[in-house]
Amino acid sequence: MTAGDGAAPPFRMTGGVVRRDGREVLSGVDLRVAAGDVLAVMGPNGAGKSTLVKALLGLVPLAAGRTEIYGEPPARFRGWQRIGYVPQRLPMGGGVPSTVREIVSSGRVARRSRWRPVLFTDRAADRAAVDRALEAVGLTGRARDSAHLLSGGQQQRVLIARALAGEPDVFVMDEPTAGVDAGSQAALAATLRGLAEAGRTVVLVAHELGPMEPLITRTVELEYGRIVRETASDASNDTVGGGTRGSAT
Ligand SMILES: Nc1ncnc2c1ncn2[C@@H]1O[C@H](COP(=O)(O)OP(=O)(O)OP(=O)(O)O)[C@@H](O)[C@H]1O
Repeated sequence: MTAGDGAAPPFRMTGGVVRRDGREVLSGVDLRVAAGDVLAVMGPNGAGKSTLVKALLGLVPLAAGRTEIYGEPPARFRGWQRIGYVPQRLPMGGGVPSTVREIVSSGRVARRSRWRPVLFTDRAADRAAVDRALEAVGLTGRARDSAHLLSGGQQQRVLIARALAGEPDVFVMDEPTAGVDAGSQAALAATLRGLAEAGRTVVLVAHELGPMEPLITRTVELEYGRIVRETASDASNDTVGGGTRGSAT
């Protein structure tokens, strides 16, 4: 068994510091995300929420401290099929525009083994997972459309579907409801409820929780790159764990 297996939690950051343009935007963050947590990362604009989740994923380097994914530093971590990341917006490449289905299908890539040929049964499983993900976000009818022609809220749903298609253990979602209408927010909350009930781990950056609030088991609030408050609630069985949830101000 390696350090990446067993009891290591999905994420563990100790004394995490990130500097941007010579300025500290994350200052000594300690955060452990346990399997099954549905963690909300809240705080005002510029508090460092996106930077924190990118640092957890190894997408921005730490200037000091340490962070691990399932017990491995991000550079050594190899289990990327276990992680689904929903970034704030769809990165727009300069090449041929991708269809919704192509982008959602790319969520399956990390599941492929380089050492094994792709079998007919793999392709069928991929198609079924992509179909389910499109259905979950209500984009089945837009599968053949160019993603760059969709509204911002629809593009957000494409990114959520890409993560769902990978069937990961952990979802990291950076403001998945920004610019998304109320109906789609409720649909996302229903999807998250299913993931939480299936024991998936969710890290959710949000300004407001809206219909997702009852699903949240822990909240951390960031200000000026520091965790200033941490509250716990047990959303799964209604017993209050480490106190009541405070509302972000
Ligand atoms: N690439 C970058 N270069 C320089 N500064 C950056 C960069 N990315 C973020 N920052 C700065 O780091 C700080 C934290 O930004 P971050 O995006 O993590 O905050 P946030 O809490 O996610 O904000 P928002 O809610 O507006 O998305 C901000 O002051 C921001 O200007």
